[in-house]
Amino acid sequence: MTTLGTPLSPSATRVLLLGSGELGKEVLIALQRLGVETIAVDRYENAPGQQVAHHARTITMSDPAQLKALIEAERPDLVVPEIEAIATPMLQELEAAGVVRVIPTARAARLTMDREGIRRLAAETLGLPTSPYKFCDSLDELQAAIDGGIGYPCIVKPVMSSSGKGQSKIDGPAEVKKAWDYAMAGGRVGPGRIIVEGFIDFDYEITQLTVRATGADGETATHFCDPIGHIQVSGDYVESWQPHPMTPKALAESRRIAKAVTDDLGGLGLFGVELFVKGDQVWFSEVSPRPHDTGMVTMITQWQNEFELHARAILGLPVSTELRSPGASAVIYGGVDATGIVFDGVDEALQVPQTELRLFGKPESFTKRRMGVALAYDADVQKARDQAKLAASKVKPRKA
Ligand SMILES: Nc1ncnc2c1ncn2[C@@H]1O[C@H](COP(=O)(O)OP(=O)(O)OP(=O)(O)O)[C@@H](O)[C@H]1O
Ligand SMILES: NCC(=O)N[C@@H]1O[C@H](COP(=O)([O-])[O-])[C@@H](O)[C@H]1O
Ligand SMILES: [Mg+2]
Repeated sequence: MTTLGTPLSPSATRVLLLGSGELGKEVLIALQRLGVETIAVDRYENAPGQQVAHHARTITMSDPAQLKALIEAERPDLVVPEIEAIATPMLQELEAAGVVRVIPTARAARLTMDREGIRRLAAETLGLPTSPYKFCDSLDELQAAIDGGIGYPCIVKPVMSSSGKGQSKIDGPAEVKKAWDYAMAGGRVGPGRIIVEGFIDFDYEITQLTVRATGADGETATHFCDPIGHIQVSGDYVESWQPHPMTPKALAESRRIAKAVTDDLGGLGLFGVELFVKGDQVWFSEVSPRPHDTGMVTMITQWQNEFELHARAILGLPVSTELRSPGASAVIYGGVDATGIVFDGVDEALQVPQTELRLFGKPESFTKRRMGVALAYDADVQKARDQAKLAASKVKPRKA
């Protein structure tokens, strides 16, 4: 049985989010709607989620001492990681000591914190199909890995990075050093280690949102959302839509892979399983044990969006992954480097029929920082994609 309390009272159910960007903001809103008391943590002040939570805390989340001090001071019922770059060994320690419950589990947060833990689990332990790969600590090792079998083209990524930061494609020997240097400059935290992956020439890629939630019988059951198609530019998502049509075989294989990975990671919550598809063949790419950026489309396509699904699942509540309407999302980048920017054309964007907008409220804009997203629904997914892109293009961020 799930019992929820009253926020800001001794009976409160308290949830602490580690990371409070655009994805965390929506999880926090979903939790607020259930009367959960929320604590939004991020590395900088006035992060999007901090603007809607009961409490805001700013710390270096990759610093184990700061993380421990915060969790011991707050004593939340649940700790919900929202980004990768967290001192996850400390989360494991605190979970093992019974201080806190980590979503979905501290082990899952640790394994997915860098590309090595999750890739080795998927490919070597679970035997799932992935691109060929090697981990390297120097330019020489990278060259040797490519010459030793990875070949060209290939993709280099810092082991600890997300949203495509530090990622580049190598088409031939002349580009190896540039890719290494770019990865060294782009890693979020941590050592100079990279993964080099053979390039998969896929037909399309999807995110299979997968929810582990408690059923009426008290058992954990797995639920699948309709597949989300997306387009990535320089490793960062720019457009997504749902549902993406798939052959029955490719869909079944996607769900087999998603179930195998999420069963192993365990716990409760929503996962974004990233897959490459060519014909009926499916490769596992990576998984977020939390809502996924491409899944923002569910804010307009599902009765319960991915953030509500996560909030419900972690609280032990029932979920439904039912589609409400096909739809699409298109990203709005900052386009400028400035603080406190303004957005022109919001009215024109919303004049595009069947659209909605989310502006995240990030205090500082960078040219390639995601500042908002346009959403559109239509029975015809292609029409929804066009409308979402049109609405996004009408929003013009600029210096104030
Ligand atoms: N081996 C590969 N072959 C072909 N394309 C790839 C490969 N690896 C990555 N990509 C492309 O780059 C995109 C980003 O890669 P990946 O998901 O590993 O990066 P990321 O930084 O973790 O991104 P995010 O945090 O947004 O999920 C993929 O969605 C895909 O489009
Ligand atoms: N692909 C992962 C992803 O989209 N994560 C989302 O981006 C935020 C960081 O944004 P920022 O880099 O603009 O601060 C994170 O907090 C999360 O919401
Ligand atoms: Mg990814």
